[in-house]
Amino acid sequence: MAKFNILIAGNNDPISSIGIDLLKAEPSFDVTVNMNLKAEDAMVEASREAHAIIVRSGAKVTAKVLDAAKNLKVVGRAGVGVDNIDIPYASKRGVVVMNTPGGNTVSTAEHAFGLMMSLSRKVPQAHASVIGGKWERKNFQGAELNKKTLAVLGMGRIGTEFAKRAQAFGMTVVAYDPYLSANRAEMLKVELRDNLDDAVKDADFITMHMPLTPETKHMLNETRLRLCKKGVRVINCARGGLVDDNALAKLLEEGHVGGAALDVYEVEPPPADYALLKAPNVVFTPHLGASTEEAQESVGIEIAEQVKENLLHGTVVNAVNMPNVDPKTLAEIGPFLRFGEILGRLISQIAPQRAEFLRVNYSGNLGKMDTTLVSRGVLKGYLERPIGADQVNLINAVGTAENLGLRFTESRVPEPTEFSDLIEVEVGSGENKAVISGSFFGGDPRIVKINGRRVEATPEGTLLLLENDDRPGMIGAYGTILGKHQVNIANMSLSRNVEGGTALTLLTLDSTPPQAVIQELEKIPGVKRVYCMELE
Ligand SMILES: NC(=O)c1ccc[n+]([C@@H]2O[C@H](COP(=O)([O-])OP(=O)(O)OC[C@H]3O[C@@H](n4cnc5c(N)ncnc54)[C@H](O)[C@@H]3O)[C@@H](O)[C@H]2O)c1
Ligand SMILES: O=C(O)[C@H](O)COP(=O)(O)O
Repeated sequence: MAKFNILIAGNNDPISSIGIDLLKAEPSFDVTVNMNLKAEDAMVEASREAHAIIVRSGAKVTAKVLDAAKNLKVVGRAGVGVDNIDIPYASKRGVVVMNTPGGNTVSTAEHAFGLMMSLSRKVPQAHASVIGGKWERKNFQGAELNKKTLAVLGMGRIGTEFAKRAQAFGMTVVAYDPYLSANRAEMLKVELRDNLDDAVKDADFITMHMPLTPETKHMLNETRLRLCKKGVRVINCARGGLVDDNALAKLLEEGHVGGAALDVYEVEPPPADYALLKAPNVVFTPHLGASTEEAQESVGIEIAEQVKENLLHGTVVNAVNMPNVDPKTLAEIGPFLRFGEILGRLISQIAPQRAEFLRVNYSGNLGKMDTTLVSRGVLKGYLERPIGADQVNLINAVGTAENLGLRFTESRVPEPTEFSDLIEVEVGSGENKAVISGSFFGGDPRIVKINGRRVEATPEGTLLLLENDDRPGMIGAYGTILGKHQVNIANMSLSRNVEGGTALTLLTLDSTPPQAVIQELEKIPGVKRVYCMELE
């Protein structure tokens, strides 16, 4: 039985023991837990034998780690943010990266809401004062949330939960999220603003709930903070870097920003001389949004299940770098996926050089299915020869094609052609292209057309495609040469445009003829082209 090594890696940020136990119960898994992996070198050493690595936000899965972990198949993130994992490099290496969206939503929304309440009523400062033996009631006058305006930036899972709680507290909620539909905003009873400046300028409180991307970095910078009402309070429980921490510290000192509550920082942990640590009216927590028993149990179990199913059955759930494939879909598309790869491999051997496009067109039953992965299979099969079979996989195939300038598209129509299922692959540039079509006869794959000509061949062995003048004696000439070299013909399919025109002969061979035999075939008078196509 194949053994899989699973590394639960952390930097003092443990994963739920229920999740770990679930993995340990699987006889084919060898589970190692190491929570002292702050340094990259330590992470590299710990990862060498791993087939799967599971992390929270503390341990970093860098390119160096991904390179060292030669057996790695999957990285699981017990949580939402995947900014501690080098996703582009993982994709390049063919490693699936999965997270567990949703498992910590309520905990994080509650924490962010708690921070807003602590901020508005100065709870931490008042607490410290009482602990210090003081009774300074007049210093800690706060503000009600009732009737205040809240701007929620990022109305995804956590932003939505936050907004619901704010509405229950009598706040008016405006939202900014370029991906939120007007219908959804109406359903959530929030005022949707198209423009970020419009969303923040009248707000008494601003809360951030989106990922850190080049687009969202320093979304709240000095200019935008100055645009806000004097006394505005800012809550960030999403990602450090969404707010420019230095600008925030400056405006807090000036009193333009009335307060800030932060769970996340541009640098974590913030160094002792971090300007914000000395700013007035701030509430800090050390990235605790998801740190509840409930959230940890939920994301710990979810990621353990996802990684287990991936290693054992190839199931892909909540992947951030490839389409999801649940067991039902996998069972459904499995045969098409394998056939797609074969069609890709075949067409790579007859397509024009320096192709500019690869199109996969589905019709009939296949046109009704989610064939995203099948198309990736076609692309993988096509790229394997030029790129190297161990370099290209279902995860990096699209990126690899883009790098080569190969335009990859797919189309689907539910109406059947003369076949109930058809996959058609076209590769070329301009009008110069090759086309191979495949179908299924009683569940078995068949190549049914080549360059628009009807043929019929089972995709097995070696295929020899010959284009010749349609005239007597051609088949005999092929058979004689192949027979002389002990190459057995298993199957033959003939097709011609018109009598005496051009004919296509597709032979299935039991062995691959040497190059010298191909050259001999090419020399037969009337032969225009010979392609020897290997399936493996
Ligand atoms: N502090 C913590 O411990 C903690 C815990 C969980 C999640 N998080 C972080 O909170 C954030 C939100 O998590 P989620 O589960 O709600 O994610 P989500 O994907 O459900 O929501 C993110 C939302 O941000 C929106 N968005 C994307 N780009 C935007 C832009 N330029 N402007 C405005 N909105 C934009 C998206 O449309 C989406 O609706 C993530 O960054 C996650 O890592 C932090
Ligand atoms: O993105 C997340 O899920 C949060 O930042 C929580 O991270 P943690 O699980 O490492 O606390």
